[in-house]
Amino acid sequence: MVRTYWLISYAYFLTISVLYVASLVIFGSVIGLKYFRLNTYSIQFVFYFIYLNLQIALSFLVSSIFSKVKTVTVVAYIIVYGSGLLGSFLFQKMLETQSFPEEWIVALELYPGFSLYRGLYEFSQYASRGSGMKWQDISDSGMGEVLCIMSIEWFLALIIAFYIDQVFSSGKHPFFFLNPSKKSSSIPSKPTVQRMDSKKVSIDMGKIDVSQEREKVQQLRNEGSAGHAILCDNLKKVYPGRDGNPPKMAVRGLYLDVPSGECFGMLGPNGAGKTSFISMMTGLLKPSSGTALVQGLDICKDMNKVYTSMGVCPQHDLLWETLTGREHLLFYGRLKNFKGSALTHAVEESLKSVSLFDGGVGDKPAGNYSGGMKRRLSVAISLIGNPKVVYLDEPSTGLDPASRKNLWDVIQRAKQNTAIILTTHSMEEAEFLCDRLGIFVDGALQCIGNSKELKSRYGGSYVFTMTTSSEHEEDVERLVSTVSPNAKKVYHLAGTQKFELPKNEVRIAEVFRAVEKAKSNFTVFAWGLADTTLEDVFIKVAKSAQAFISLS
Ligand SMILES: Nc1ncnc2c1ncn2[C@@H]1O[C@H](COP(=O)(O)OP(=O)(O)OP(=O)(O)O)[C@@H](O)[C@H]1O
Repeated sequence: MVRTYWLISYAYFLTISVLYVASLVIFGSVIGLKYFRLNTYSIQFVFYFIYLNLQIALSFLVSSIFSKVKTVTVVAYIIVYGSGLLGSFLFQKMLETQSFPEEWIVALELYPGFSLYRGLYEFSQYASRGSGMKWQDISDSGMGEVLCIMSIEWFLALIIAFYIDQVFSSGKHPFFFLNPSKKSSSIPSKPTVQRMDSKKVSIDMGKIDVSQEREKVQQLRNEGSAGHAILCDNLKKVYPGRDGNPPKMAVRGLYLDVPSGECFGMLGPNGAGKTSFISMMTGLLKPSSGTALVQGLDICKDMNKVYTSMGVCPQHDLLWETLTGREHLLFYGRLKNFKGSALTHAVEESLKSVSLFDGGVGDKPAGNYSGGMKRRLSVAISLIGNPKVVYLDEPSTGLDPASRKNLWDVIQRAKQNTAIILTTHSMEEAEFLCDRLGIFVDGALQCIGNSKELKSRYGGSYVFTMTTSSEHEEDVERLVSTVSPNAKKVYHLAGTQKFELPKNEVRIAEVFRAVEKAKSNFTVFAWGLADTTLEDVFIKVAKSAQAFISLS
């Protein structure tokens, strides 16, 4: 899939560039410029064609260094204009100085900007002499060495770009070409990983559900779990320390089994490591150690095969501003091997499912979409082609309530034959969509189970809230202590008090009776009794994990 993307991009840029240069040559010839008319057209074609290929290959090579289009645009303009200025004020002088050593000229031509300048310079020299450059002039003119240098550089740039893509994007070993059998073995844990493991073990001891998940994964691994949708086996990610900071352990040995048909919700505070986990699963980051199997395929060895059955909705929309929603879906549909009427049908269904069909919205450029529309398109892209595993990183961020509900229905329908891992900060979304949930803090799962299990395990209390005038606050405290002697006050602001009442000592009927009695003694503005919410569980688990981590 990645290879297809690069091939399409390469062909696109080459076609555009060739058309541009061809128009320039045709236009120049039509208006009678000797520069274009006198030099043999086939030499011009070969020269421009090789240079354009070199330029595209170099762009692919340096694209991994830049992450922002604006930065690369500015840098590219500076390089192009800088090379032009240096060429005319410096390089041309050297070419015209007879005593300047030829080897130095060749060395300077290794820089593609100067080899382009040399070729153009030679064309202009031959044109001004009135003869124009012919094939027999190639070796005398310096054009021969320019063509040689550019061809070799084009070839090298392609190989290096391919190597970088294989090592950094596809997670292969840096020396994968030397020993194919070991090309993708996972990297052994670094000392820092080992050191931090002891801490993890101590945290894990109290988490029976997390330990059970680990045992399940280990058992499935021993049995040879080819059929399981997602199986994470001791997956770790450590970011190297920078600027004097110690290494950051973003994911500390995750064990997780997500079968097909399940939506697993990964909850966690900011910086817990959810995105790092998804980035490893989607091949954007290489695990520091451990691995995961997707449909039995190892993400460290077979990521290219994993891509064919995977859908991703990243946290930040990755869309082309100039392509329409339909074109995006056609593109990704083709990558998933959809063709002809099946592709058209899948795209239409997809647009309808995320409400981008009516009114021709799907045929407008994505650059004109609102944030919510872009988000819906990203989710549609992740689901097109019925992938076997889907990762949704905060899919409903920025959506209005109606669109969010619509999106939830789409995700629920997609769940039938798919394993979904979803990260979210919305407890409502997690409860609605997820069959199982895990709360992730500081790179480790703190608990795992369905929302009912988590509530009964971590939320053994009711929440009682009452609002009165300030002078009756003590009366409220007395009322609460009569119905629940071990009640704990958790919140107090301007007459509004909130208490946690242990479930094992509270009878709901008694609470109602006590409140009715209290109402006859003082004015109660508002009151309420609620079961623990998932949000309470989340806050409790996250707080206690963070307290434990800071203590240890
Ligand atoms: N490239 C990086 N280099 C160093 N540290 C990083 C890098 N990327 C992330 N981190 C750190 O790793 C930790 C986990 O980050 P991550 O983005 O995975 O968290 P998250 O749970 O997705 O957060 P959020 O909910 O805010 O998206 C954070 O402490 C973050 O600062």
